[in-house]
Amino acid sequence: MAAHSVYSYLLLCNAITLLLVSPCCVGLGLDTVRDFLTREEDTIVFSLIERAKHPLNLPAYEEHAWFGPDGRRHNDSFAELFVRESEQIQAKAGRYQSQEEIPFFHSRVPFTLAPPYNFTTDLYPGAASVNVNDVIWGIYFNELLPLLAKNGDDGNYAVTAASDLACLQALSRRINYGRYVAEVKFRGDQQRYTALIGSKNKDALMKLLTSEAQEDVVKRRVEKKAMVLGQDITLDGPTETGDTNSGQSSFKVAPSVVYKLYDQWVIPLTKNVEVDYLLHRLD
Ligand SMILES: C=C(O[C@@H]1C=C(C(=O)O)C=C[C@H]1O)C(=O)O
Repeated sequence: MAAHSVYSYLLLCNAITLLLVSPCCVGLGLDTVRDFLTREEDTIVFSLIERAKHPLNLPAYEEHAWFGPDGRRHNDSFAELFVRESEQIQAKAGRYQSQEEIPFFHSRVPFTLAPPYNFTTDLYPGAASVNVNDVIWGIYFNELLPLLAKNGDDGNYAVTAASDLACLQALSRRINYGRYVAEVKFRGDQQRYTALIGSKNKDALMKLLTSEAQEDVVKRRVEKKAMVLGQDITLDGPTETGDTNSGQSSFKVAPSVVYKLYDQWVIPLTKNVEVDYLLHRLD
Protein backbone atom coordinates (compact mmCIF):
# COMPACT_ATOMS: atom_id res chain seq x y z
CA MET A 1 0.00 0.00 0.00
CA ALA A 2 1.38 3.43 -0.90
CA ALA A 3 2.33 5.62 2.06
CA HIS A 4 -0.41 8.13 1.39
CA SER A 5 -3.12 5.41 1.27
CA VAL A 6 -1.86 3.93 4.59
CA TYR A 7 -2.14 7.38 6.03
CA SER A 8 -5.66 7.83 4.63
CA TYR A 9 -6.61 4.40 6.00
CA LEU A 10 -5.35 5.36 9.49
CA LEU A 11 -7.20 8.65 9.35
CA LEU A 12 -10.38 6.82 8.37
CA CYS A 13 -9.98 4.32 11.24
CA ASN A 14 -9.44 7.22 13.61
CA ALA A 15 -12.57 8.98 12.39
CA ILE A 16 -14.66 5.80 12.69
CA THR A 17 -13.39 5.19 16.25
CA LEU A 18 -14.24 8.78 17.17
CA LEU A 19 -17.74 8.38 15.76
CA LEU A 20 -18.29 5.10 17.60
CA VAL A 21 -16.94 6.38 20.91
CA SER A 22 -18.65 9.76 20.76
CA PRO A 23 -21.59 9.57 18.38
CA CYS A 24 -23.15 12.80 19.64
CA CYS A 25 -20.18 14.87 20.65
CA VAL A 26 -17.70 15.14 17.81
CA GLY A 27 -17.59 18.97 17.80
CA LEU A 28 -17.12 19.25 21.55
CA GLY A 29 -13.54 19.57 22.79
CA LEU A 30 -11.68 21.29 25.61
CA ASP A 31 -10.98 24.29 23.36
CA THR A 32 -14.63 24.81 22.38
CA VAL A 33 -15.70 24.36 26.00
CA ARG A 34 -13.15 26.94 27.17
CA ASP A 35 -14.27 29.33 24.38
CA PHE A 36 -17.85 29.00 25.56
CA LEU A 37 -16.91 29.74 29.18
CA THR A 38 -14.81 32.73 28.10
CA ARG A 39 -17.70 34.22 26.13
CA GLU A 40 -20.06 33.66 29.06
CA GLU A 41 -17.79 35.86 31.17
CA ASP A 42 -18.78 38.86 29.04
CA THR A 43 -22.47 38.07 29.52
CA ILE A 44 -22.04 37.67 33.26
CA VAL A 45 -20.04 40.88 33.73
CA PHE A 46 -22.52 42.87 31.59
CA SER A 47 -25.50 41.50 33.47
CA LEU A 48 -23.92 42.44 36.82
CA ILE A 49 -23.20 45.96 35.52
CA GLU A 50 -26.86 46.28 34.48
CA ARG A 51 -28.13 45.13 37.88
CA ALA A 52 -25.75 47.53 39.66
CA LYS A 53 -27.48 50.44 37.88
CA HIS A 54 -30.36 50.12 40.34
CA PRO A 55 -30.30 50.25 44.12
CA LEU A 56 -31.13 47.20 46.21
CA ASN A 57 -34.91 47.77 45.98
CA LEU A 58 -35.67 45.56 48.96
CA PRO A 59 -39.49 45.45 48.59
CA ALA A 60 -38.97 43.36 45.43
CA TYR A 61 -37.46 40.60 47.57
CA GLU A 62 -39.76 40.58 50.60
CA GLU A 63 -42.41 37.89 50.67
CA HIS A 64 -45.95 39.10 50.41
CA ALA A 65 -49.31 37.44 50.09
CA TRP A 66 -51.12 37.42 46.74
CA PHE A 67 -54.12 35.56 45.40
CA GLY A 68 -53.85 33.41 42.30
CA PRO A 69 -56.50 32.99 39.60
CA ASP A 70 -57.74 29.97 41.58
CA GLY A 71 -58.46 32.23 44.56
CA ARG A 72 -55.75 30.52 46.63
CA ARG A 73 -53.38 32.53 48.77
CA HIS A 74 -49.66 32.36 47.94
CA ASN A 75 -46.62 33.80 49.67
CA ASP A 76 -43.80 34.82 47.34
CA SER A 77 -41.50 37.72 46.70
CA PHE A 78 -42.11 39.84 43.63
CA ALA A 79 -38.71 38.77 42.24
CA GLU A 80 -39.64 35.10 42.54
CA LEU A 81 -42.99 35.64 40.85
CA PHE A 82 -41.31 37.61 38.09
CA VAL A 83 -38.75 34.88 37.41
CA ARG A 84 -41.38 32.12 37.49
CA GLU A 85 -43.76 33.87 35.13
CA SER A 86 -40.95 34.94 32.78
CA GLU A 87 -39.62 31.40 32.63
CA GLN A 88 -43.05 30.07 31.72
CA ILE A 89 -43.21 32.38 28.72
CA GLN A 90 -39.64 31.51 27.74
CA ALA A 91 -40.43 27.80 28.10
CA LYS A 92 -43.33 28.22 25.71
CA ALA A 93 -40.99 30.05 23.37
CA GLY A 94 -38.64 27.07 23.40
CA ARG A 95 -35.77 28.35 25.53
CA TYR A 96 -35.37 25.08 27.42
CA GLN A 97 -35.38 22.93 24.30
CA SER A 98 -31.63 23.55 24.42
CA GLN A 99 -29.81 21.53 27.07
CA GLU A 100 -27.61 24.54 27.79
CA GLU A 101 -30.56 26.25 29.47
CA ILE A 102 -32.10 25.04 32.72
CA PRO A 103 -35.04 26.89 34.35
CA PHE A 104 -35.15 27.71 38.05
CA PHE A 105 -38.80 26.66 38.22
CA HIS A 106 -39.96 23.65 36.29
CA SER A 107 -43.31 23.92 34.62
CA ARG A 108 -44.97 21.62 32.18
CA VAL A 109 -45.88 23.85 29.29
CA PRO A 110 -47.76 21.85 26.68
CA PHE A 111 -46.18 23.20 23.50
CA THR A 112 -43.52 25.48 22.17
CA LEU A 113 -44.18 28.51 19.99
CA ALA A 114 -40.68 28.39 18.53
CA PRO A 115 -39.88 26.94 15.11
CA PRO A 116 -38.63 23.35 15.55
CA TYR A 117 -34.89 22.82 15.71
CA ASN A 118 -32.98 19.58 16.07
CA PHE A 119 -30.66 20.38 18.99
CA THR A 120 -27.62 18.12 19.32
CA THR A 121 -27.48 16.08 22.49
CA ASP A 122 -23.88 16.38 23.61
CA LEU A 123 -24.61 15.18 27.12
CA TYR A 124 -24.99 11.67 28.44
CA PRO A 125 -28.76 11.23 29.01
CA GLY A 126 -28.44 9.70 32.49
CA ALA A 127 -26.47 12.72 33.74
CA ALA A 128 -27.84 15.57 31.63
CA SER A 129 -30.29 16.86 34.25
CA VAL A 130 -27.60 17.48 36.90
CA ASN A 131 -27.74 21.14 37.97
CA VAL A 132 -27.22 23.41 40.99
CA ASN A 133 -29.83 26.07 40.29
CA ASP A 134 -31.14 25.93 43.88
CA VAL A 135 -27.69 26.80 45.21
CA ILE A 136 -27.21 29.54 42.58
CA TRP A 137 -30.54 31.07 43.58
CA GLY A 138 -29.55 31.28 47.27
CA ILE A 139 -26.08 32.67 46.60
CA TYR A 140 -27.33 35.25 44.12
CA PHE A 141 -29.96 36.78 46.39
CA ASN A 142 -28.26 36.36 49.77
CA GLU A 143 -24.57 36.89 49.00
CA LEU A 144 -23.99 38.53 45.63
CA LEU A 145 -26.80 41.06 45.37
CA PRO A 146 -25.82 42.95 48.56
CA LEU A 147 -22.29 43.30 47.13
CA LEU A 148 -23.58 44.61 43.78
CA ALA A 149 -26.34 47.08 44.59
CA LYS A 150 -26.21 50.11 46.84
CA ASN A 151 -28.82 50.60 49.57
CA GLY A 152 -31.90 52.44 48.37
CA ASP A 153 -35.24 52.11 46.66
CA ASP A 154 -36.08 53.70 43.29
CA GLY A 155 -39.31 51.74 42.80
CA ASN A 156 -38.23 50.23 39.47
CA TYR A 157 -39.05 46.73 40.65
CA ALA A 158 -39.88 45.20 37.26
CA VAL A 159 -36.67 46.46 35.63
CA THR A 160 -34.71 45.33 38.66
CA ALA A 161 -36.22 41.84 38.60
CA ALA A 162 -35.60 41.60 34.84
CA SER A 163 -31.93 42.36 35.57
CA ASP A 164 -31.91 39.71 38.29
CA LEU A 165 -33.31 37.20 35.83
CA ALA A 166 -30.56 38.05 33.31
CA CYS A 167 -27.87 37.56 35.99
CA LEU A 168 -29.41 34.30 37.19
CA GLN A 169 -29.71 32.90 33.67
CA ALA A 170 -26.13 33.80 32.77
CA LEU A 171 -24.75 32.32 36.00
CA SER A 172 -26.88 29.20 35.63
CA ARG A 173 -25.76 28.65 32.04
CA ARG A 174 -22.09 29.07 32.95
CA ILE A 175 -22.09 26.98 36.11
CA ASN A 176 -24.27 24.15 34.78
CA TYR A 177 -22.03 24.07 31.71
CA GLY A 178 -19.84 22.02 34.03
CA ARG A 179 -21.81 19.08 32.54
CA TYR A 180 -20.18 19.72 29.16
CA VAL A 181 -16.75 20.26 30.71
CA ALA A 182 -17.10 16.93 32.50
CA GLU A 183 -18.27 15.17 29.34
CA VAL A 184 -15.20 16.40 27.43
CA LYS A 185 -12.82 15.46 30.24
CA PHE A 186 -14.42 12.04 30.58
CA ARG A 187 -14.03 11.35 26.87
CA GLY A 188 -10.41 12.50 27.01
CA ASP A 189 -9.42 10.07 29.76
CA GLN A 190 -12.07 7.36 29.90
CA GLN A 191 -10.01 4.75 31.72
CA ARG A 192 -9.08 6.83 34.73
CA TYR A 193 -12.50 8.46 35.03
CA THR A 194 -14.30 5.12 34.74
CA ALA A 195 -12.25 3.65 37.62
CA LEU A 196 -12.95 6.64 39.90
CA ILE A 197 -16.65 6.73 38.99
CA GLY A 198 -16.86 3.00 39.75
CA SER A 199 -15.45 3.56 43.24
CA LYS A 200 -17.49 6.78 43.67
CA ASN A 201 -14.30 8.57 44.70
CA LYS A 202 -15.48 12.20 44.68
CA ASP A 203 -12.23 13.66 46.00
CA ALA A 204 -10.12 11.92 43.39
CA LEU A 205 -12.56 12.95 40.64
CA MET A 206 -12.34 16.56 41.82
CA LYS A 207 -8.55 16.39 41.74
CA LEU A 208 -8.44 14.83 38.29
CA LEU A 209 -10.71 17.39 36.67
CA THR A 210 -9.06 20.41 38.31
CA SER A 211 -6.64 22.63 36.43
CA GLU A 212 -5.46 25.28 38.89
CA ALA A 213 -3.50 27.13 36.22
CA GLN A 214 -6.63 27.45 34.09
CA GLU A 215 -8.70 28.63 37.06
CA ASP A 216 -6.14 31.31 37.83
CA VAL A 217 -6.32 32.59 34.23
CA VAL A 218 -10.12 32.69 34.38
CA LYS A 219 -10.24 34.63 37.67
CA ARG A 220 -7.69 37.21 36.59
CA ARG A 221 -9.39 37.61 33.21
CA VAL A 222 -12.86 38.27 34.66
CA GLU A 223 -11.41 40.82 37.05
CA LYS A 224 -9.85 42.57 34.06
CA LYS A 225 -13.11 42.40 32.11
CA ALA A 226 -14.89 44.10 35.02
CA MET A 227 -12.29 46.89 34.81
CA VAL A 228 -12.56 47.33 31.04
CA LEU A 229 -16.32 46.95 30.67
CA GLY A 230 -17.14 48.90 33.84
CA GLN A 231 -15.62 52.18 32.67
CA ASP A 232 -17.35 55.22 31.21
CA ILE A 233 -16.61 55.66 27.51
CA THR A 234 -15.96 59.20 26.32
CA LEU A 235 -14.78 60.51 22.96
CA ASP A 236 -11.33 60.75 24.50
CA GLY A 237 -11.38 57.10 25.49
CA PRO A 238 -12.47 55.12 28.53
CA THR A 239 -12.39 56.63 32.01
CA GLU A 240 -13.23 55.16 35.35
CA THR A 241 -16.54 56.29 36.76
CA GLY A 242 -16.86 57.92 40.13
CA ASP A 243 -15.73 60.92 42.05
CA THR A 244 -12.61 62.34 40.48
CA ASN A 245 -12.47 65.13 43.11
CA SER A 246 -11.94 62.68 45.92
CA GLY A 247 -9.35 60.87 43.84
CA GLN A 248 -11.35 57.66 44.38
CA SER A 249 -11.37 55.49 41.31
CA SER A 250 -14.35 53.26 40.84
CA PHE A 251 -15.97 50.96 38.32
CA LYS A 252 -19.62 50.17 37.71
CA VAL A 253 -19.08 46.85 39.48
CA ALA A 254 -16.04 46.41 41.69
CA PRO A 255 -13.55 44.14 39.87
CA SER A 256 -12.73 42.54 43.25
CA VAL A 257 -16.40 41.47 43.58
CA VAL A 258 -16.24 39.77 40.18
CA TYR A 259 -12.99 38.04 41.15
CA LYS A 260 -14.61 36.89 44.39
CA LEU A 261 -17.73 35.71 42.56
CA TYR A 262 -15.61 33.41 40.40
CA ASP A 263 -13.20 32.38 43.12
CA GLN A 264 -15.75 31.51 45.79
CA TRP A 265 -18.85 30.53 43.85
CA VAL A 266 -18.72 30.19 40.07
CA ILE A 267 -15.67 27.94 39.71
CA PRO A 268 -16.30 25.75 42.82
CA LEU A 269 -19.95 25.25 41.77
CA THR A 270 -18.96 24.44 38.19
CA LYS A 271 -16.64 21.78 39.57
CA ASN A 272 -19.39 20.38 41.82
CA VAL A 273 -21.57 20.08 38.72
CA GLU A 274 -18.71 18.28 36.99
CA VAL A 275 -18.34 15.75 39.81
CA ASP A 276 -22.12 15.17 40.08
CA TYR A 277 -22.34 14.68 36.34
CA LEU A 278 -19.47 12.19 36.34
CA LEU A 279 -21.03 10.19 39.17
CA HIS A 280 -23.99 9.58 36.83
CA ARG A 281 -21.92 9.17 33.67
CA LEU A 282 -22.06 5.39 33.71
CA ASP A 283 -25.67 4.99 34.96
C1 LIG B 1 -13.12 24.37 32.55
C2 LIG B 1 -12.13 23.61 32.96
O1 LIG B 1 -12.22 22.77 34.06
C3 LIG B 1 -12.18 23.17 35.43
C4 LIG B 1 -13.10 24.25 35.76
C5 LIG B 1 -12.75 25.52 35.60
C6 LIG B 1 -13.74 26.64 35.61
O2 LIG B 1 -14.83 26.48 36.16
O3 LIG B 1 -13.43 27.70 35.08
C7 LIG B 1 -11.40 25.77 35.37
C8 LIG B 1 -10.46 24.80 35.40
C9 LIG B 1 -10.76 23.46 35.80
O4 LIG B 1 -10.46 23.30 37.15
C10 LIG B 1 -10.86 23.59 32.21
O5 LIG B 1 -9.98 22.79 32.51
O6 LIG B 1 -10.73 24.41 31.28
